[in-house]
Amino acid sequence: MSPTKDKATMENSDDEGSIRTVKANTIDELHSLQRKKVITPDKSQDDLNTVSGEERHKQQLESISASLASLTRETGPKVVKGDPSVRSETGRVAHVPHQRITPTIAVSDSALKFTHVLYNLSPAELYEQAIKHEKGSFITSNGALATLSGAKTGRCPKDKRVVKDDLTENDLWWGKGSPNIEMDEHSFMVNRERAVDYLNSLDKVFVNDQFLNWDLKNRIKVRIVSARAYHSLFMHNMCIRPTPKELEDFGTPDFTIYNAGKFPCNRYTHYMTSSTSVDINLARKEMVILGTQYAGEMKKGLFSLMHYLMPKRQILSLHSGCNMGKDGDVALFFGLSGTGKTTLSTDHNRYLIGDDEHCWSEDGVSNIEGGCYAKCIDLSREKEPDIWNAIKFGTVVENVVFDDHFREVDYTDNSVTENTRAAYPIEYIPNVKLPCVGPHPKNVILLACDAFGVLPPVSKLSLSQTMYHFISGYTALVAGTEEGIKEPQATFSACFGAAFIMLHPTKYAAMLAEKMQNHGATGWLVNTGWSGGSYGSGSRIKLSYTRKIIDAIHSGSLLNVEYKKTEIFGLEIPTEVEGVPSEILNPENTWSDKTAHKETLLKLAGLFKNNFETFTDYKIGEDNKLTEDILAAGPIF
Ligand SMILES: Nc1ncnc2c1ncn2[C@@H]1O[C@H](COP(=O)(O)OP(=O)(O)O)[C@@H](O)[C@H]1O
Ligand SMILES: C=C(OP(=O)(O)O)C(=O)O
Ligand SMILES: [Ca+2]
Ligand SMILES: [Mn+2]
Repeated sequence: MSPTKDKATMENSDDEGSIRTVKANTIDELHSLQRKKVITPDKSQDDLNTVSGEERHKQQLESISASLASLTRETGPKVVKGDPSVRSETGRVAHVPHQRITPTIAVSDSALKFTHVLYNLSPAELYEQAIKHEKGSFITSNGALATLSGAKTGRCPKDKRVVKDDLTENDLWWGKGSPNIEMDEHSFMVNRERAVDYLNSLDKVFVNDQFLNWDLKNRIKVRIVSARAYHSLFMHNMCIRPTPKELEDFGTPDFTIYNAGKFPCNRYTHYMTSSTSVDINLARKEMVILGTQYAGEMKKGLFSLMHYLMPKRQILSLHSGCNMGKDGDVALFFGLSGTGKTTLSTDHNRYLIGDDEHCWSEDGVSNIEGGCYAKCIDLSREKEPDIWNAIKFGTVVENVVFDDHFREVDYTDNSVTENTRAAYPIEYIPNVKLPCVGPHPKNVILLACDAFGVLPPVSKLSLSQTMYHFISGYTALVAGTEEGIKEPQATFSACFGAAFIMLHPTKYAAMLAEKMQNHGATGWLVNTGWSGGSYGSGSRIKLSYTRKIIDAIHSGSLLNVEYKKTEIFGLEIPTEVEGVPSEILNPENTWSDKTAHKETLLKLAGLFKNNFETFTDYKIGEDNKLTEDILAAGPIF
């Protein structure tokens, strides 16, 4: 052997004529060579800390054990970290019974078993778990993990319950129009126990410890306990991922989700009207999910929590997308599902702060989440390249259809559902703004997908008009591609997110008005829906036109053009927008039947008026001036 040959060349050469053999005597030894141990992040610092690494590990397991404890049985399963099918040297930690409830049953079978905890697994590990153990999990040709969410392919707002107690009785919005359907503490505990017992009966559960909110001063620690790798990977992508160091120091979570997925609730339990229940208990800082595997329930459940916690700190929670220009100009995109928050906030010329959930504090805006949740139906590489490219290894694609051999996804196929989705970490979008925070917004864009085809593609709003449309929260969509649907369905959802707000809509509206006023933000109404007639005769406004309109808002050029006021809605519409045919800016021009246009316009105005009647008795702002202005900012006919 030549002495000049370095080690690397030696390793790769077999010019000695010898066949190289592995440095292992057994198969097990060989396998242990393949997988390197992960070094804990701050071993070197252990000496400086009072709590040793081992002690912290023990505390972590005790904390997880406490989360999984049955509250009615003295002894529940013991917790052990790791996959049950893999031999592990990790220490077993005895189950820690909860202190508050006096035990009645001393020993149960569940006390004799171990619950294996798969704690903050990596995407690769979760892929393996899903593919090995969960039916309907496949790797698609782009590297994403395809999953099925089961019988439920969307949220179940009618099955959402909130515990009404001394704390929430006066604080929350209850009754007509409110998303908060009450349940009592006892029924919550019945469901909690049902979920915990189900989870503990499994060989293994997934536990994610993660954060919400990029604003460090208002960060919330969440723990998600679930039965499926799909759920764990979904939340890994959607919440903020802790660094290894942050995970070591995680401590006790501020809020815990128990997701029992397919395991139903018991219909004999008071307040249950179906086999699905999504229950929030603010006092206990817990949420229980029974009878649905749709992962979006977790994401939006946490959003509801933030809609309670943040306003208490004078921070406004927003169902909006958010992005920022090169000069630091921030825009918010409000809108109901399918109106374009994700699509339009993902803009190749701007920095993405987030696609769906934000906070607006004294310091500016911050994203609540660590990922995006994009609709996939009819997704195209040409129209939405950034979202298309984000669908790769690590991304969860829900309920999509792919071919049996190459596993190529067909985004046009709605065989499972119209609501196909992709959940990916936000850094999969190339021009993400990290950390996901920004200065105070300059533009507040209200998106409506008006399938009646009478709202202008863009209008500039006064502050009171912005409030009127924010409180109304209008959109009209067509029900999927079903046959026989001729009439668009109008939806009004206060604050563009009535399903998630916890306090009365006027609380959020008053905060938005104050913030927009203080920071001089301009309001805009953008119709991403129909033009040239209602659904059936007209067509959806081209995405490329909407993007041009949004560009003109961002650049400020729309502030310097001529405006005309429309009749009935009193909306200020620009006479020209660069790159958009001027004739479409006034919807009336695009309808061949002018009488039909007028009738449809009046019809929509009537729907707005009816909807707003609920809010006429509420005061918004310090004096009644804003309230009166807002009432006058609606349609007049
Ligand atoms: N003019 C348009 N503006 C915005 N979105 C459009 C337009 N035309 C069609 N779309 C489609 O509508 C859907 C908007 O959905 P998405 O952005 O996910 O909404 P949200 O995030 O508000 O729920 C996307 O599938 C997008 O491709
Ligand atoms: C996930 C959701 O958000 P959106 O459709 O607004 O993107 C939802 O409403 O369930
Ligand atoms: Ca979205
Ligand atoms: Mn949304």
